[in-house]
Amino acid sequence: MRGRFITVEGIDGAGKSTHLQALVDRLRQRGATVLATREPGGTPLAEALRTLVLAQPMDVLCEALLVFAARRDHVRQVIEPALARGETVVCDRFTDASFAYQGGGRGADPAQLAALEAWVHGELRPDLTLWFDLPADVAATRRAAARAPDRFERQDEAFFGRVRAAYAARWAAEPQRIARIDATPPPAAVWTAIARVLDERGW
Ligand SMILES: Nc1ncnc2c1ncn2[C@@H]1O[C@H](COP(=O)(O)OP(=O)(O)OP(=O)(O)O)[C@@H](O)[C@H]1O
Ligand SMILES: Cc1cn([C@H]2C[C@H](O)[C@@H](COP(=O)(O)O)O2)c(=O)[nH]c1=O
Repeated sequence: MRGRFITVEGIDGAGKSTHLQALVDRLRQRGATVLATREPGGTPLAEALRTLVLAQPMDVLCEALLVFAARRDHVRQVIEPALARGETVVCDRFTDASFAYQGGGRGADPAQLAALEAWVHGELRPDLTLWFDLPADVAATRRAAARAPDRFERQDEAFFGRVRAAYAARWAAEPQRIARIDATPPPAAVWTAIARVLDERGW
């Protein structure tokens, strides 16, 4: 049987990394073989592209082409084979991030992004996306306390406000696939919300 594809999304600093291991552990405890991976990245080529995208200045079309090139390699080499083996793939970001960051944040044409999506991964879509929703100002405060910023994390609050709005629009369009997790309360409460979403699905 084909495996499940779960993605996690949100603006930088929303708390994805904080909860990823617990998510993987819970799925394993329930019997799943879990492959945890990330985007951009997940293969040697895609990780090399990630380094470029996170560090080098470039225009938005170039950015979109590079994240989708990385995705192509990742889907073919890692994600599709794992799903075909019946494994659960947990991916830190996927194509929703391209619509949110390149589309919402930087103004890329959503029709062009949709064309790249169809070209690069056809019908493949996550079975579940956990969207960690946090206001841009709260995320900025958390990031400032946590680490040195990369090229995206140096963007201003207005940028992250647009990225968040683009995620919200995707959630409104696909509420069955995308579960909104309120990321403002303390981590224990955020985890309770995640566990509830998994419980609802019997995962
Ligand atoms: N619910 C929470 N309440 C307060 N602080 C939190 C919460 N969740 C995470 N943090 C803290 O916020 C910071 C950013 O969290 P984290 O690295 O998990 O975000 P992220 O969404 O993975 O970011 P990125 O996408 O940029 O990697 C960390 O210092 C983390 O400890
Ligand atoms: C998949 C994807 C990612 N991005 C951006 C979003 C983040 O700022 C970085 C990845 O950093 P993280 O700490 O690993 O979350 O890349 C993007 O702009 N477009 C994408 O498709």
